[in-house]
Amino acid sequence: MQNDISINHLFFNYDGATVLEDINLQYNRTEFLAIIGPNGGGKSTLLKLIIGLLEPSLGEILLFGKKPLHVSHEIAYVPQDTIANKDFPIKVLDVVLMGRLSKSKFFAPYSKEDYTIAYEMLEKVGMKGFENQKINTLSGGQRQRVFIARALACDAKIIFLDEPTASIDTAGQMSMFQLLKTLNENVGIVIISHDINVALHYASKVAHVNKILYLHDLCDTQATETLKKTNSHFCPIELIHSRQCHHTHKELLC
Ligand SMILES: Nc1ncnc2c1ncn2[C@@H]1O[C@H](COP(=O)(O)OP(=O)(O)OP(=O)(O)O)[C@@H](O)[C@H]1O
Repeated sequence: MQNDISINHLFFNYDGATVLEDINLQYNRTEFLAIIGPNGGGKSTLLKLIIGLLEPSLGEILLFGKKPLHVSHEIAYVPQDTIANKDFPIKVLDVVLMGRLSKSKFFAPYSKEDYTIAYEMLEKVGMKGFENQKINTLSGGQRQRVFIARALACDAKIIFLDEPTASIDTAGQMSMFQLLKTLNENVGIVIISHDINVALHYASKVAHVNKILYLHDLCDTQATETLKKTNSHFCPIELIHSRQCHHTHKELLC
């Protein structure tokens, strides 16, 4: 069976500085994947590569068996909670309707179906009743829910979220992760998170992305265990948890 995301021997560098080295990862949309790791470890870079904003320096990334840019209409990206212009007077419903733009004819008015879907998605993310509220009057967590509704409205097969709980309090974080877990029954969820505990609790798969290491010749169990104990990382991406396995275990992907 073809994986929805297939990353094979991926290398990436910015101006000659290697950021990701020999990354391998297979993902299916039934999974809730959390990408974790230290600051500067390469998480955002990896996400940008997967969604086609960056090109691999070496190796390949396939989304639904194709180059990411060729299937960009089948995925959605929810950035961190940042509003470029907080005074921009756009209503919640209009934000969600934007998710329907690719489905509508250019400059054509939204259809009845577009409105029905937008209302439905707002209900799904727990934001029913906020349709006419200005986006800049919502809390960070509420805004993220609206952006998730927009992602759902465009019929994405996988939603990628960059730190969806960055500006949300602890209770809000739990409820956001629970929402994502529920949505994962119908759509793939890939998030970047800094909170390993929450990620481990809600995600079905956790990949740890770290800075580059040059230890490929140490591919034996003893060396791996030693590196784990010293809190170093043996390879740049490590699948450290998969709920689909019968036993929680650590499995290296390199
Ligand atoms: N546009 C860029 N040009 C050059 N170097 C970059 C660029 N973007 C990121 N980097 C570098 O690439 C490395 C990985 O950055 P990246 O943003 O992917 O890390 P991250 O794991 O997402 O970090 P954080 O948790 O702090 O957001 C860092 O060393 C960073 O300085």
